[in-house]
Amino acid sequence: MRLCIDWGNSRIKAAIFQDEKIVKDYNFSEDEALTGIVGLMETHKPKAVILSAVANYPPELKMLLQDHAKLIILNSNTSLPIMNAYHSPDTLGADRLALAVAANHLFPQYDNLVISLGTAITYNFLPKNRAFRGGNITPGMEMRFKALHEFTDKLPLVAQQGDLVLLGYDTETSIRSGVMMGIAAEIDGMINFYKEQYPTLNVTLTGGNAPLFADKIKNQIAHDSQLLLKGLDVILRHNVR
Ligand SMILES: Nc1ncnc2c1ncn2[C@@H]1O[C@H](COP(=O)(O)OP(=O)(O)O)[C@@H](O)[C@H]1O
Ligand SMILES: CC(C)(COP(=O)(O)O)[C@@H](O)C(=O)NCCC(=O)O
Repeated sequence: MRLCIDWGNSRIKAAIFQDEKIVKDYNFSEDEALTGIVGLMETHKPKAVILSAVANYPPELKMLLQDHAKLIILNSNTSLPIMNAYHSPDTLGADRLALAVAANHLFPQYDNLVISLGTAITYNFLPKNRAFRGGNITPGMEMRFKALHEFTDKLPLVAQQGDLVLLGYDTETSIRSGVMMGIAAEIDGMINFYKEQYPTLNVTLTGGNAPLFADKIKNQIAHDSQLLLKGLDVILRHNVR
């Protein structure tokens, strides 16, 4: 049994892997995560654990994990099955590397673009020569709704749920459409920019908000909600043989 943990800025995701397959997955809020991980360590007793964190985690987490298993904390020094050509490897989000590893593992014959729709939206490009190049970082869906509310005097905080039409007919539907249709158009536009240079690009959509957008994208894409956790397991197996 192996445990992979993705400590994101909004949610903490974890999965137990056995024989290269996810046997159980978890999705915690920050408040639930430590207790949740204690519980799953006791239940599954993984021999090896990998942690990718782009947000601060409780210091006791590291102790808890390394006391019971071989622990890899993913960073720029971790041995990977891909190369890293990012100019600032020390400031690169570990989650972005794990996504690139997963895409290359699943689709090694392609230039891969992974689009992650989480707290932020990231575009992560790995050509088939396996040297991670970087991509783009832009505000995520909730951040866009919150920004319109917080940086204006009059705009309300609009929820994603509700009537979604291209032509907003009041303040609420105009904001929802601007944010949601805007993200969908942005994703297609970015894919098209990349495809001008890499015509056989393989695109995978992931992240907590991907289900909201997968059917709104005109380009052909794969949707894999577990891509990051799969990438972490590939890295863990690469390091613990
Ligand atoms: N079980 C869930 N509980 C709460 N939010 C969820 C859940 N599943 C998906 N989401 C959505 O996913 C978003 C977080 O996406 P995620 O990729 O986990 O972000 P991050 O990696 O930045 O923490 C939340 O903002 C929320 O809209
Ligand atoms: C861009 C991110 C905030 C995305 O995090 P997420 O939305 O998945 O929580 C994270 O990958 C990060 O902190 N990156 C550091 C900057 C960089 O990758 O260059």
